[in-house]
Amino acid sequence: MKQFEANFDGLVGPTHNYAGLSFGNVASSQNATAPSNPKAAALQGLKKAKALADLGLVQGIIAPQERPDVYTLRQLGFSGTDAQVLEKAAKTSPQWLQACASASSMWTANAATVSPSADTSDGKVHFTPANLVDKFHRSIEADTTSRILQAMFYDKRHFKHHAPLPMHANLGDEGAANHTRLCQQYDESGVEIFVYGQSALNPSMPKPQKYPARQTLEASQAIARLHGVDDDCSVFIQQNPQVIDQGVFHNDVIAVGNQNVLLFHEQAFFDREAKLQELQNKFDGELHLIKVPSSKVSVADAVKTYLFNTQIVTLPSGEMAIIAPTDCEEHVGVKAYLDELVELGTPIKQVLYFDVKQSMQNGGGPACLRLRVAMNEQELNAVNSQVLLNDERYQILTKWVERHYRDRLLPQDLADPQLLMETRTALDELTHILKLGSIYPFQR
Ligand SMILES: N=C(N)NCCC[C@H](NC(=O)CCC(=O)O)C(=O)O
Repeated sequence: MKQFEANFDGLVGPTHNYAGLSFGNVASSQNATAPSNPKAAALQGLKKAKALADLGLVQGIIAPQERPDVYTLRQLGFSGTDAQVLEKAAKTSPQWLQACASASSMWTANAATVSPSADTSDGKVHFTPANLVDKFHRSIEADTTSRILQAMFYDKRHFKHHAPLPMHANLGDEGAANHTRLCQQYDESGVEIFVYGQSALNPSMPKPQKYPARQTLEASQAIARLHGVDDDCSVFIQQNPQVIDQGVFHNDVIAVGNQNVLLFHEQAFFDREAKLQELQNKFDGELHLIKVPSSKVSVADAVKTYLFNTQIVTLPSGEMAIIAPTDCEEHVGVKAYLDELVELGTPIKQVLYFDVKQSMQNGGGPACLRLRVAMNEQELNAVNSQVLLNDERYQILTKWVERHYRDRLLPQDLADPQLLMETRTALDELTHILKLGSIYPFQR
Protein backbone atom coordinates (compact mmCIF):
# COMPACT_ATOMS: atom_id res chain seq x y z
CA MET A 1 0.00 0.00 0.00
CA LYS A 2 1.16 3.55 -0.69
CA GLN A 3 2.19 5.68 2.27
CA PHE A 4 2.68 9.38 2.64
CA GLU A 5 3.79 12.03 5.02
CA ALA A 6 1.62 15.01 4.19
CA ASN A 7 2.57 18.52 5.24
CA PHE A 8 -0.23 20.88 6.19
CA ASP A 9 1.06 24.44 6.12
CA GLY A 10 -0.54 27.27 8.02
CA LEU A 11 -1.89 29.92 5.69
CA VAL A 12 -0.67 33.20 7.20
CA GLY A 13 -3.59 35.34 8.37
CA PRO A 14 -4.33 38.95 7.33
CA THR A 15 -3.24 40.39 10.71
CA HIS A 16 0.33 39.03 10.62
CA ASN A 17 2.34 41.52 12.67
CA TYR A 18 5.31 41.85 14.98
CA ALA A 19 4.23 42.44 18.57
CA GLY A 20 7.04 40.92 20.63
CA LEU A 21 4.65 38.56 22.37
CA SER A 22 6.92 35.55 22.86
CA PHE A 23 9.39 35.94 25.71
CA GLY A 24 12.14 33.38 25.11
CA ASN A 25 11.78 33.59 21.31
CA VAL A 26 14.64 35.88 20.31
CA ALA A 27 13.33 36.91 16.88
CA SER A 28 9.90 37.81 18.27
CA SER A 29 11.46 40.08 20.89
CA GLN A 30 13.96 41.67 18.49
CA ASN A 31 11.41 42.56 15.82
CA ALA A 32 8.68 43.89 18.10
CA THR A 33 6.94 46.93 16.53
CA ALA A 34 8.62 46.51 13.14
CA PRO A 35 6.19 46.93 10.22
CA SER A 36 4.97 43.64 8.79
CA ASN A 37 3.77 42.68 5.33
CA PRO A 38 0.90 40.18 5.68
CA LYS A 39 0.50 39.83 1.93
CA ALA A 40 4.16 38.94 1.40
CA ALA A 41 4.04 36.59 4.41
CA ALA A 42 1.09 34.64 3.04
CA LEU A 43 2.55 34.49 -0.46
CA GLN A 44 5.94 33.31 0.85
CA GLY A 45 4.23 30.51 2.73
CA LEU A 46 2.09 29.49 -0.23
CA LYS A 47 5.14 29.45 -2.51
CA LYS A 48 6.99 27.09 -0.21
CA ALA A 49 3.94 24.83 0.07
CA LYS A 50 3.46 24.79 -3.70
CA ALA A 51 7.14 23.96 -4.26
CA LEU A 52 6.74 20.88 -2.05
CA ALA A 53 3.61 19.85 -3.94
CA ASP A 54 5.58 20.26 -7.18
CA LEU A 55 8.26 17.94 -5.79
CA GLY A 56 5.59 15.23 -5.67
CA LEU A 57 4.77 15.48 -1.95
CA VAL A 58 1.29 15.61 -0.47
CA GLN A 59 0.74 19.18 0.64
CA GLY A 60 -2.24 20.70 2.38
CA ILE A 61 -3.26 24.02 3.87
CA ILE A 62 -4.59 24.90 7.33
CA ALA A 63 -6.80 27.98 7.45
CA PRO A 64 -5.88 30.95 9.66
CA GLN A 65 -7.96 32.07 12.65
CA GLU A 66 -10.29 35.02 13.06
CA ARG A 67 -8.28 37.95 14.40
CA PRO A 68 -8.56 40.33 16.13
CA ASP A 69 -10.37 38.01 18.51
CA VAL A 70 -13.03 40.40 19.84
CA TYR A 71 -14.71 37.57 21.78
CA THR A 72 -11.68 37.19 24.05
CA LEU A 73 -11.46 40.97 24.42
CA ARG A 74 -15.10 40.97 25.53
CA GLN A 75 -14.25 38.29 28.10
CA LEU A 76 -11.67 40.75 29.42
CA GLY A 77 -14.34 43.40 29.94
CA PHE A 78 -14.10 45.50 26.77
CA SER A 79 -17.65 46.16 25.63
CA GLY A 80 -19.83 47.84 23.01
CA THR A 81 -19.81 47.27 19.27
CA ASP A 82 -16.85 45.39 17.78
CA ALA A 83 -15.33 48.75 16.76
CA GLN A 84 -15.73 50.06 20.33
CA VAL A 85 -14.18 46.91 21.80
CA LEU A 86 -11.12 47.41 19.59
CA GLU A 87 -10.92 51.13 20.36
CA LYS A 88 -11.19 50.69 24.14
CA ALA A 89 -8.61 47.90 24.20
CA ALA A 90 -6.22 49.98 22.06
CA LYS A 91 -6.60 52.96 24.36
CA THR A 92 -6.25 51.32 27.74
CA SER A 93 -4.51 47.97 27.17
CA PRO A 94 -2.79 47.74 23.78
CA GLN A 95 -0.99 44.58 24.97
CA TRP A 96 -4.29 42.71 25.16
CA LEU A 97 -5.27 43.93 21.73
CA GLN A 98 -1.95 42.77 20.29
CA ALA A 99 -2.28 39.37 21.95
CA CYS A 100 -5.80 39.01 20.54
CA ALA A 101 -4.73 40.09 17.06
CA SER A 102 -1.73 37.83 16.46
CA ALA A 103 -1.70 35.63 13.37
CA SER A 104 0.31 33.07 15.35
CA SER A 105 -1.83 30.10 14.29
CA MET A 106 0.25 30.20 11.08
CA TRP A 107 2.85 28.06 12.90
CA THR A 108 0.94 24.83 12.55
CA ALA A 109 3.76 22.73 14.02
CA ASN A 110 2.14 24.02 17.22
CA ALA A 111 -1.41 23.21 16.15
CA ALA A 112 -1.47 19.66 17.46
CA THR A 113 0.41 16.45 18.15
CA VAL A 114 -0.39 13.79 15.59
CA SER A 115 0.21 10.06 15.95
CA PRO A 116 -0.15 8.00 12.77
CA SER A 117 -2.37 4.91 12.79
CA ALA A 118 0.60 2.50 12.69
CA ASP A 119 1.62 3.68 16.18
CA THR A 120 -1.74 3.83 17.96
CA SER A 121 -3.62 1.11 19.85
CA ASP A 122 -6.89 1.52 17.89
CA GLY A 123 -5.30 1.88 14.43
CA LYS A 124 -6.59 5.43 13.90
CA VAL A 125 -4.70 8.67 13.31
CA HIS A 126 -4.89 10.63 16.58
CA PHE A 127 -4.88 14.42 16.95
CA THR A 128 -4.57 16.44 20.16
CA PRO A 129 -4.68 20.21 19.60
CA ALA A 130 -1.99 21.93 21.65
CA ASN A 131 -3.21 24.06 24.57
CA LEU A 132 -0.24 26.48 24.14
CA VAL A 133 -0.81 27.79 27.67
CA ASP A 134 2.62 29.34 28.07
CA LYS A 135 1.76 32.30 25.84
CA PHE A 136 -1.61 34.00 26.21
CA HIS A 137 -1.83 34.96 22.51
CA ARG A 138 -1.37 31.31 21.57
CA SER A 139 -3.60 29.83 24.27
CA ILE A 140 -6.64 31.27 22.48
CA GLU A 141 -5.96 29.18 19.36
CA ALA A 142 -6.93 25.70 20.56
CA ASP A 143 -10.73 25.75 20.13
CA THR A 144 -10.69 26.99 16.56
CA THR A 145 -7.75 24.73 15.76
CA SER A 146 -9.88 21.82 16.94
CA ARG A 147 -12.75 22.82 14.69
CA ILE A 148 -10.47 23.30 11.68
CA LEU A 149 -8.75 19.94 12.13
CA GLN A 150 -12.11 18.20 12.51
CA ALA A 151 -13.34 19.84 9.31
CA MET A 152 -10.23 18.60 7.48
CA PHE A 153 -10.01 15.12 8.98
CA TYR A 154 -13.72 14.49 9.49
CA ASP A 155 -13.92 10.75 8.77
CA LYS A 156 -14.37 9.06 12.15
CA ARG A 157 -13.39 5.66 10.74
CA HIS A 158 -9.83 6.89 10.36
CA PHE A 159 -9.33 9.98 12.51
CA LYS A 160 -9.67 10.42 16.26
CA HIS A 161 -9.74 13.95 17.72
CA HIS A 162 -9.01 14.59 21.40
CA ALA A 163 -9.73 17.75 23.35
CA PRO A 164 -6.71 19.95 24.16
CA LEU A 165 -5.12 19.09 27.53
CA PRO A 166 -6.49 21.07 30.51
CA MET A 167 -5.34 24.70 30.41
CA HIS A 168 -2.80 24.63 33.22
CA ALA A 169 0.94 25.31 33.25
CA ASN A 170 1.60 21.81 34.62
CA LEU A 171 0.27 20.50 31.31
CA GLY A 172 1.85 23.02 28.94
CA ASP A 173 1.71 21.48 25.48
CA GLU A 174 3.20 22.94 22.28
CA GLY A 175 2.16 20.20 19.85
CA ALA A 176 4.31 18.71 17.12
CA ALA A 177 7.11 21.25 17.63
CA ASN A 178 8.22 19.00 20.47
CA HIS A 179 7.36 15.68 18.85
CA THR A 180 9.28 13.81 16.16
CA ARG A 181 8.45 10.42 14.77
CA LEU A 182 11.08 8.09 13.36
CA CYS A 183 10.14 5.06 11.27
CA GLN A 184 11.31 2.98 8.33
CA GLN A 185 8.20 3.56 6.20
CA TYR A 186 5.51 6.07 7.14
CA ASP A 187 2.81 3.39 7.41
CA GLU A 188 4.91 1.11 9.62
CA SER A 189 5.06 1.39 13.38
CA GLY A 190 7.75 3.86 14.46
CA VAL A 191 9.20 5.47 17.57
CA GLU A 192 7.64 8.74 18.72
CA ILE A 193 10.09 11.09 20.41
CA PHE A 194 8.41 13.38 22.93
CA VAL A 195 10.74 16.21 23.89
CA TYR A 196 9.83 18.29 26.95
CA GLY A 197 11.38 21.34 28.56
CA GLN A 198 10.71 20.56 32.21
CA SER A 199 8.84 18.33 34.59
CA ALA A 200 6.05 20.15 36.43
CA LEU A 201 5.76 17.59 39.21
CA ASN A 202 9.32 16.46 39.80
CA PRO A 203 11.27 19.38 41.32
CA SER A 204 14.57 17.49 41.22
CA MET A 205 14.76 17.67 37.42
CA PRO A 206 16.69 20.59 35.89
CA LYS A 207 14.93 23.68 34.56
CA PRO A 208 16.01 26.67 32.46
CA GLN A 209 16.87 29.79 34.51
CA LYS A 210 16.09 32.60 32.12
CA TYR A 211 13.41 31.61 29.62
CA PRO A 212 10.30 29.45 30.06
CA ALA A 213 10.22 25.75 29.25
CA ARG A 214 6.94 25.59 27.41
CA GLN A 215 6.38 21.83 27.24
CA THR A 216 6.08 19.65 30.33
CA LEU A 217 6.90 15.98 30.68
CA GLU A 218 3.46 15.47 32.14
CA ALA A 219 1.79 16.89 29.02
CA SER A 220 3.87 14.66 26.75
CA GLN A 221 2.99 11.61 28.84
CA ALA A 222 -0.72 12.47 28.74
CA ILE A 223 -0.62 12.72 24.95
CA ALA A 224 1.14 9.37 24.56
CA ARG A 225 -1.56 7.82 26.80
CA LEU A 226 -4.43 9.48 24.91
CA HIS A 227 -3.03 8.35 21.57
CA GLY A 228 -2.41 4.80 22.72
CA VAL A 229 1.30 4.96 21.89
CA ASP A 230 2.90 2.35 24.10
CA ASP A 231 6.28 2.32 25.84
CA ASP A 232 8.00 0.33 23.11
CA CYS A 233 7.07 3.03 20.61
CA SER A 234 7.96 6.13 22.61
CA VAL A 235 10.97 7.87 24.07
CA PHE A 236 10.71 10.91 26.37
CA ILE A 237 13.72 13.20 26.17
CA GLN A 238 14.34 16.36 28.13
CA GLN A 239 15.57 19.37 26.21
CA ASN A 240 18.86 20.72 27.49
CA PRO A 241 17.69 23.61 29.75
CA GLN A 242 20.81 25.57 28.79
CA VAL A 243 19.73 25.77 25.15
CA ILE A 244 16.24 26.93 26.13
CA ASP A 245 18.03 29.80 27.86
CA GLN A 246 19.77 30.57 24.56
CA GLY A 247 16.49 30.96 22.68
CA VAL A 248 15.58 27.37 21.78
CA PHE A 249 11.95 27.68 22.85
CA HIS A 250 10.82 24.55 20.98
CA ASN A 251 12.71 21.36 20.21
CA ASP A 252 12.21 21.94 16.47
CA VAL A 253 14.65 24.85 16.76
CA ILE A 254 17.46 22.40 17.62
CA ALA A 255 16.53 18.98 16.11
CA VAL A 256 14.60 17.58 13.15
CA GLY A 257 13.82 14.03 12.06
CA ASN A 258 12.34 12.12 9.16
CA GLN A 259 12.00 8.35 8.71
CA ASN A 260 15.35 6.88 9.83
CA VAL A 261 17.22 10.19 10.11
CA LEU A 262 17.57 12.43 13.16
CA LEU A 263 19.57 15.64 12.73
CA PHE A 264 20.32 17.35 16.03
CA HIS A 265 22.72 19.77 17.65
CA GLU A 266 25.12 18.20 20.13
CA GLN A 267 23.72 20.40 22.90
CA ALA A 268 20.04 19.71 22.12
CA PHE A 269 19.27 17.05 24.71
CA PHE A 270 19.78 16.46 28.42
CA ASP A 271 21.17 12.98 29.19
CA ARG A 272 21.79 12.64 25.46
CA GLU A 273 23.75 9.40 25.16
CA ALA A 274 21.39 7.31 27.34
CA LYS A 275 18.35 8.65 25.51
CA LEU A 276 19.81 8.06 22.05
CA GLN A 277 20.68 4.52 23.12
CA GLU A 278 17.08 3.96 24.22
CA LEU A 279 15.94 5.30 20.85
CA GLN A 280 18.30 3.00 19.01
CA ASN A 281 17.09 0.00 21.07
CA LYS A 282 13.44 0.73 20.30
CA PHE A 283 13.98 1.52 16.63
CA ASP A 284 13.77 -1.38 14.26
CA GLY A 285 16.62 -1.15 11.72
CA GLU A 286 19.28 1.28 10.62
CA LEU A 287 19.13 4.74 12.16
CA HIS A 288 21.13 7.78 11.00
CA LEU A 289 21.86 9.92 14.02
CA ILE A 290 23.52 13.05 12.65
CA LYS A 291 25.03 15.10 15.46
CA VAL A 292 26.02 18.68 14.61
CA PRO A 293 28.93 19.80 16.81
CA SER A 294 29.15 23.30 18.32
CA SER A 295 32.51 23.67 16.61
CA LYS A 296 30.70 23.61 13.24
CA VAL A 297 27.48 25.45 14.17
CA SER A 298 27.00 27.27 17.47
CA VAL A 299 23.63 27.24 19.26
CA ALA A 300 23.43 31.00 18.61
CA ASP A 301 23.87 30.46 14.85
CA ALA A 302 21.32 27.63 14.90
CA VAL A 303 18.82 30.01 16.55
CA LYS A 304 19.66 32.81 14.14
CA THR A 305 19.47 30.80 10.92
CA TYR A 306 17.03 28.05 11.93
CA LEU A 307 19.28 25.30 10.55
CA PHE A 308 17.23 22.75 12.52
CA ASN A 309 13.85 24.30 11.77
CA THR A 310 14.25 22.82 8.34
CA GLN A 311 11.99 20.16 6.91
CA ILE A 312 13.60 16.86 5.97
CA VAL A 313 11.36 15.33 3.32
CA THR A 314 11.49 12.08 1.40
CA LEU A 315 11.17 12.68 -2.34
CA PRO A 316 9.38 10.21 -4.64
CA SER A 317 12.87 8.93 -5.65
CA GLY A 318 13.43 7.78 -2.05
CA GLU A 319 16.18 10.35 -1.47
CA MET A 320 15.73 13.00 1.17
CA ALA A 321 15.93 16.77 0.75
CA ILE A 322 16.23 19.53 3.32
CA ILE A 323 13.86 22.47 2.96
CA ALA A 324 15.76 25.37 4.53
CA PRO A 325 15.15 29.09 4.98
CA THR A 326 17.31 31.41 2.85
CA ASP A 327 18.72 32.66 6.18
CA CYS A 328 20.79 29.42 6.22
CA GLU A 329 22.08 30.08 2.72
CA GLU A 330 23.11 33.62 3.69
CA HIS A 331 25.19 32.45 6.67
CA VAL A 332 28.65 31.34 5.57
CA GLY A 333 29.20 28.75 8.32
CA VAL A 334 25.72 27.23 8.16
CA LYS A 335 25.77 27.10 4.36
CA ALA A 336 29.14 25.32 4.53
CA TYR A 337 27.69 22.80 6.99
CA LEU A 338 24.68 22.10 4.73
CA ASP A 339 27.00 21.69 1.72
CA GLU A 340 28.95 19.15 3.75
CA LEU A 341 25.82 17.38 5.06
CA VAL A 342 24.64 16.30 1.62
CA GLU A 343 28.02 14.60 1.07
CA LEU A 344 28.03 12.62 4.34
CA GLY A 345 26.53 9.48 2.81
CA THR A 346 23.22 9.77 4.72
CA PRO A 347 19.86 9.69 2.87
CA ILE A 348 19.90 13.54 2.76
CA LYS A 349 21.08 14.45 -0.73
CA GLN A 350 20.01 18.01 -1.47
CA VAL A 351 19.11 21.33 0.12
CA LEU A 352 16.41 23.63 -1.22
CA TYR A 353 16.20 27.18 0.11
CA PHE A 354 13.03 29.23 0.54
CA ASP A 355 12.45 32.83 1.55
CA VAL A 356 10.09 32.77 4.54
CA LYS A 357 11.52 35.89 6.15
CA GLN A 358 8.19 37.40 7.17
CA SER A 359 7.65 34.34 9.37
CA MET A 360 11.30 34.05 10.44
CA GLN A 361 11.15 37.55 11.91
CA ASN A 362 8.68 36.20 14.44
CA GLY A 363 10.71 33.05 15.09
CA GLY A 364 8.98 30.71 12.64
CA GLY A 365 10.96 28.80 10.01
CA PRO A 366 9.87 26.27 7.37
CA ALA A 367 9.25 23.51 9.95
CA CYS A 368 7.16 25.77 12.21
CA LEU A 369 4.86 26.47 9.31
CA ARG A 370 3.82 22.85 8.80
CA LEU A 371 1.97 20.06 10.59
CA ARG A 372 2.98 16.59 9.48
CA VAL A 373 0.41 13.83 9.13
CA ALA A 374 1.67 10.42 8.04
CA MET A 375 -1.08 8.43 6.35
CA ASN A 376 -1.74 5.38 4.23
CA GLU A 377 -3.65 5.65 0.98
CA GLN A 378 -7.07 4.96 2.52
CA GLU A 379 -6.56 7.65 5.15
CA LEU A 380 -5.37 10.18 2.60
CA ASN A 381 -8.45 9.46 0.49
CA ALA A 382 -10.57 10.26 3.55
CA VAL A 383 -9.10 13.77 3.98
CA ASN A 384 -11.24 16.75 2.88
CA SER A 385 -9.67 17.02 -0.58
CA GLN A 386 -10.31 20.79 -0.82
CA VAL A 387 -7.53 21.48 1.67
CA LEU A 388 -4.95 19.73 -0.50
CA LEU A 389 -2.82 21.96 -2.67
CA ASN A 390 -2.75 21.52 -6.45
CA ASP A 391 -2.08 23.97 -9.29
CA GLU A 392 -5.63 25.23 -9.38
CA ARG A 393 -6.02 25.72 -5.63
CA TYR A 394 -2.64 27.45 -5.47
CA GLN A 395 -3.78 29.95 -8.10
CA ILE A 396 -7.09 30.51 -6.29
CA LEU A 397 -5.41 31.03 -2.92
CA THR A 398 -2.76 33.33 -4.37
CA LYS A 399 -5.45 35.52 -5.93
CA TRP A 400 -7.43 35.40 -2.69
CA VAL A 401 -4.40 36.74 -0.77
CA GLU A 402 -3.73 39.42 -3.37
CA ARG A 403 -7.34 40.57 -3.19
CA HIS A 404 -7.76 40.70 0.58
CA TYR A 405 -4.39 41.29 2.29
CA ARG A 406 -2.62 44.50 3.18
CA ASP A 407 1.06 44.91 2.42
CA ARG A 408 1.91 46.92 5.52
CA LEU A 409 0.72 46.64 9.08
CA LEU A 410 1.89 48.33 12.28
CA PRO A 411 0.72 47.46 15.80
CA GLN A 412 -1.50 50.57 15.86
CA ASP A 413 -3.39 49.33 12.76
CA LEU A 414 -4.76 46.39 14.75
CA ALA A 415 -7.53 48.60 16.21
CA ASP A 416 -8.79 49.59 12.76
CA PRO A 417 -12.35 48.19 12.54
CA GLN A 418 -11.89 48.02 8.77
CA LEU A 419 -9.13 45.42 9.29
CA LEU A 420 -11.58 43.23 11.20
CA MET A 421 -14.12 43.55 8.40
CA GLU A 422 -11.50 42.76 5.75
CA THR A 423 -10.42 39.70 7.71
CA ARG A 424 -13.94 38.38 8.13
CA THR A 425 -14.74 38.92 4.46
CA ALA A 426 -11.57 37.08 3.47
CA LEU A 427 -12.12 34.19 5.89
CA ASP A 428 -15.72 33.76 4.88
CA GLU A 429 -14.60 33.34 1.30
CA LEU A 430 -11.81 30.98 2.38
CA THR A 431 -14.18 28.60 4.16
CA HIS A 432 -15.95 28.18 0.81
CA ILE A 433 -12.69 27.64 -1.09
CA LEU A 434 -11.51 25.00 1.39
CA LYS A 435 -15.02 23.65 2.12
CA LEU A 436 -14.60 23.93 5.88
CA GLY A 437 -18.13 24.88 6.88
CA SER A 438 -18.80 27.52 9.55
CA ILE A 439 -15.66 27.18 11.65
CA TYR A 440 -15.30 30.81 12.73
CA PRO A 441 -17.16 32.49 15.59
CA PHE A 442 -18.40 35.31 13.29
CA GLN A 443 -20.07 32.69 11.10
CA ARG A 444 -22.01 31.09 13.94
N1 LIG B 1 9.02 26.52 16.57
C1 LIG B 1 7.81 26.43 16.14
N2 LIG B 1 7.32 25.28 15.84
N3 LIG B 1 7.00 27.49 16.04
C2 LIG B 1 7.39 28.84 16.08
C3 LIG B 1 6.35 29.67 16.77
C4 LIG B 1 6.70 31.12 16.80
C5 LIG B 1 5.74 31.90 17.68
N4 LIG B 1 6.00 33.35 17.56
C6 LIG B 1 5.12 34.22 18.03
O1 LIG B 1 4.07 33.91 18.53
C7 LIG B 1 5.51 35.70 17.90
C8 LIG B 1 4.33 36.62 17.83
C9 LIG B 1 4.72 38.06 18.00
O2 LIG B 1 5.64 38.35 18.75
O3 LIG B 1 4.10 38.92 17.34
C10 LIG B 1 5.88 31.46 19.15
O4 LIG B 1 6.77 31.96 19.83
O5 LIG B 1 5.10 30.59 19.57
